[in-house]
Amino acid sequence: MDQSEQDRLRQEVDEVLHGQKQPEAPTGFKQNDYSNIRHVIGVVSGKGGVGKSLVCGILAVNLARRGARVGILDADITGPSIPRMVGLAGERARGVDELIVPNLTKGGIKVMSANLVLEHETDPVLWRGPVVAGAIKQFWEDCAWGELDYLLVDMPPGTGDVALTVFQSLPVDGVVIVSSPQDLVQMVVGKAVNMANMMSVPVLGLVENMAYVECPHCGEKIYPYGPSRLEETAKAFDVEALGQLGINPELAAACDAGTFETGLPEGILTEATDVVVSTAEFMDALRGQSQGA
Ligand SMILES: Nc1ncnc2c1ncn2[C@@H]1O[C@H](COP(=O)(O)OP(=O)(O)OP(=O)(O)O)[C@@H](O)[C@H]1O
Repeated sequence: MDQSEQDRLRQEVDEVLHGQKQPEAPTGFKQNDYSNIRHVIGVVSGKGGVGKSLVCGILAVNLARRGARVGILDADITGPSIPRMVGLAGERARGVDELIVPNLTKGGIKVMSANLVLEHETDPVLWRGPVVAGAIKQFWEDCAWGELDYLLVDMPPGTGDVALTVFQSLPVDGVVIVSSPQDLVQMVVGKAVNMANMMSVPVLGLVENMAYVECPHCGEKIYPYGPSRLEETAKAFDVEALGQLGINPELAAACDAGTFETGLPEGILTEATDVVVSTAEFMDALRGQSQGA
């Protein structure tokens, strides 16, 4: 690199670091002619392993049971857990011409995930950020989703560059944030809220997972991590509290067995599902207005 190139590069870095110039954002992913997706809802968490995929699955099943056409884009490329959960373990996605066709669950939910394109479910995905983001782009642009009322996106965990790219590139109507009781104490959830705010994506609310254990004999709820901080944290970040999930061994077993979709009891995360639906209705009304204007 000669001196003038070095100077130019230094100047560019200076401009970015001093806020005079914003780093270039990735351009939005484009929808293909074989997809008509009305609403994209992201499910995010401040860090991994808090039950983001589980909440994504619950919302998808609840919406499908209400008669909506639902898809799940598993953007958790390096830790995909959706296919096994919904009984698609070992299945492969089909390709037709240049397009990938999502797999269908028994209940009619369309799913696209890295696990449906890897040769073996246990193959590790040793890809760097840009390659992972490229895979997500393919799941959006090269997938024939058909008509969908909701595409739920199981976002990459945390607030790293891949999560950021997805936020910037997909037309996300809103996100549901999932947290563990410890996240609420440590304010990890604040990172997810702030990321959404910085990306101008509405936060639909906060779900606390694994908040309690229910005694199988008397039904009493025991809070092993102390009293819930859900309401307090939601208030602190000015978002809605959308409900709690207890540690539920039957649900975990159903996820492992792939019977989650049929086995999910009614009445779980009803409020969160209601908020997704009302957000979609609100967005429809807004878009209807702007189309008519
Ligand atoms: N409320 C719960 N009760 C019992 N098991 C749970 C509960 N929530 C999550 N689990 C189990 O914990 C494990 C991790 O959950 P999940 O895959 O949903 O987390 P995640 O946040 O998506 O993780 P990552 O983003 O790191 O992939 C799974 O085996 C899941 O079945």
